[in-house]
Amino acid sequence: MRTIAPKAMAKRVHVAVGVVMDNQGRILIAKRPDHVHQGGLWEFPGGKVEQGETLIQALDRELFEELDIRVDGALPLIDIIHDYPDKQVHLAVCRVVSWHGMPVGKEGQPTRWVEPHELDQYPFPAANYPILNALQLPERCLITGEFATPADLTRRLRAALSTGLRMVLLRAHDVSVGEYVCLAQEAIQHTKAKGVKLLLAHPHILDVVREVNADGVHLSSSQLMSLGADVKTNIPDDWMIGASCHSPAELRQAELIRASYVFLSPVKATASHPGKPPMGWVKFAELARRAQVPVYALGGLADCDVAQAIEHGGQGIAAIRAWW
Ligand SMILES: Nc1nc2c([nH]c(=O)n2[C@H]2C[C@H](O)[C@@H](COP(=O)(O)OP(=O)(O)OP(=O)(O)O)O2)c(=O)[nH]1
Ligand SMILES: [Mg+2]
Repeated sequence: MRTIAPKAMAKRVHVAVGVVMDNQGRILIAKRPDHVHQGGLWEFPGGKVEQGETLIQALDRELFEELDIRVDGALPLIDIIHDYPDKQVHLAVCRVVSWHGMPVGKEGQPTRWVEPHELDQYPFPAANYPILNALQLPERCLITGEFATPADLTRRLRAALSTGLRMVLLRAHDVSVGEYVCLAQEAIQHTKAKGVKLLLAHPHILDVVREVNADGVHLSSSQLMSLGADVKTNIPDDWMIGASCHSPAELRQAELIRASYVFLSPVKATASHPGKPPMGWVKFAELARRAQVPVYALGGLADCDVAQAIEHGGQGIAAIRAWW
C-alpha cells in the first residue's frame, strides 16, 4: 500500500515589528506595497528576524532599511501568532521607546504619523487586531472597590480620576442590576467628560447592557466561559469586551470571542482573594506572552509594578486598592 507523507508544516516566520512613537504620542505607520504578502494594507514597520539575530538587532536593522532610523530602546508590546491561509507568522511587536534619525519611506512606501485613536481608519492585516487594541489601551485600569452610598462612590471615583487614570471598571456585585444601571449612569457623567473609558461589570450586566452609554463590558471568568453565541448581538459593535482570566483555557476563550483585553490574576497575594496562591511574574509572563490579547496583571499590584508588568509582556496593571 502506498503511504502519503503528511503535508509538511510551513515554517512560522518570526517578524520583528516596531511601533515607533514621536514625543506627541503619534505612531508611524507605512503602507505595504501591493505585490507583497498582505499588500496594500497598512503596517507597523519591521521584517523577518534573520538567523543569529536578537529581536532588537532585527528591529534596528529593519527600521534602518525601511525608514532610515536607528533603535536605541524598545519594550515588548505584544506577541502575535497568526495563521494566514498562505503564511504563518509570529509577530514580536515592540514599542520603540527611544530612536534617532529622520524617518522616510526608504523603499518608496507611503508613511504617516497617526494618533492612536485614528488607527481604526486604516486597513491593517488581520493579525494586527490585538496590536491595535493594545495601542489604544492605557497602562493602568482602575477597578472600583467598596463604597457606602452612591454619593460615596462618586466621591471616590472623582478622587481616583484626578490621578490621571483613563480606564475604569465599575464593579458593584452586591447591588441589584437596576441599582447598578443607576450607578453606571451616574459614573458615566464623570468618565465621559474626561475621556475616560468606562467598563460595566455585574453578574446580570448582559441583560441590561444597552441601558448605559458606556465604552464596554467586562465579563467574569464564569460569564466568559458560559457565553452563548449571541454575546456579540447583545453588546454594541463598537464596545470593548474584557474578561477576567486565571487559566490558559480562559485566555483561549477570550481570544476566541476577540476580547479587547483581559485581566490575568492573581499575580501577587491579594486582600480581595485571600488564600488564592499567587502565580508570580514568571508564570504571568509565560501566559501573557502566549495570549493573543492585551493582558493586564491583577492581584496585589500598585503603580510601582507597572514597569514590571510591561517587561513581563503585559499591557500594564489593573487594581482596586492602589487607587481606591
Ligand atoms: N512588518 C509587519 N509585518 C506584518 C504586520 N502584520 C502582519 O501580518 N505582518 C506580516 C506580513 C508579512 O507576512 C510578515 C512580515 O514580513 P515583511 O514583508 O515585513 O518582511 P521583510 O521586511 O523582511 O520583507 P522582505 O525583505 O522579505 O521583502 O508579517 C505588521 O504590522 N508589520
Ligand atoms: Mg518589512
